[in-house]
Amino acid sequence: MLEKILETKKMEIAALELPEQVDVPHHSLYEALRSPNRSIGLIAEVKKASPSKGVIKEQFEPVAIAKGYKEGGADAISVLTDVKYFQGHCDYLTAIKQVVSLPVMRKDFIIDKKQVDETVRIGADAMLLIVGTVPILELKELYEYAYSQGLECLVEVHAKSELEELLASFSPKIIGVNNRNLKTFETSLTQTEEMSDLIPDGSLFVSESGIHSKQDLERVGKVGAAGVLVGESLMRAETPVAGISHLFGGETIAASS
Ligand SMILES: O=C(O)c1ccccc1NCC(=O)[C@H](O)[C@H](O)COP(=O)(O)O
Repeated sequence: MLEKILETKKMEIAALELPEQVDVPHHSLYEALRSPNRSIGLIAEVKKASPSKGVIKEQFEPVAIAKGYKEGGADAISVLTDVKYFQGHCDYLTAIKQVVSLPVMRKDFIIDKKQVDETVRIGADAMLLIVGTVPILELKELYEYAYSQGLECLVEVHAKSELEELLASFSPKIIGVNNRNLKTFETSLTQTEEMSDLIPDGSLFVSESGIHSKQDLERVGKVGAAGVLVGESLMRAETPVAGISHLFGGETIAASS
């Protein structure tokens, strides 16, 4: 699946025309995860569809969903911008940035500097980089280029070998362990548990995918995750607020936030 997605990306990049720069206030993903509203940071994802589940939300209103995430106490928002496989769009991210005062991450398959420029122009605060999509030294260059442009990165791994390869090259400020196997699409929190010991003390650790309950949050929190990235279970909830409340088992927001 990843190969297929990357082939599509290469074609899109060849045809990419950069949009006008939007003027929006910025918020740090790193800082939001360092002082989360609850016991663990929540990056709540705006996700209409996925290759593994097809359409998740028929009545999809990205701005209303993001406003609901803010109301429910999410620390940050992730927006899928891939059109073909996730039915996302860059315009959704810009529209959300214009009205919701939370850090917003672009979740896409970013393999080229031109996409980093696009990510800056659409107003994102952060973007995803995935180990294995480009050679590790190119990933490092994209990471450094992104930070030089004021964009933070969540650097994602799917396997212990990828994490080792990453850390042999550089230590990102935010590392995500994705619990989804991209061949079978199955998710297992064992991924997070097995890789947690390798995450450097200086990096924030985010557990991604397949998180549905308070028990799941506790499981990944126990091995040091500072945050979680949750899409499907929130998108399938009656409302974003209800989804977050269910996820945290009624845990309230800290008084200081
Ligand atoms: O979600 C998929 O089916 C998928 C397939 C192939 C590559 C990536 C995919 N998902 C991207 C993500 O990492 C998730 O959207 C994100 O971590 C949230 O996961 P979930 O809470 O399980 O929706």
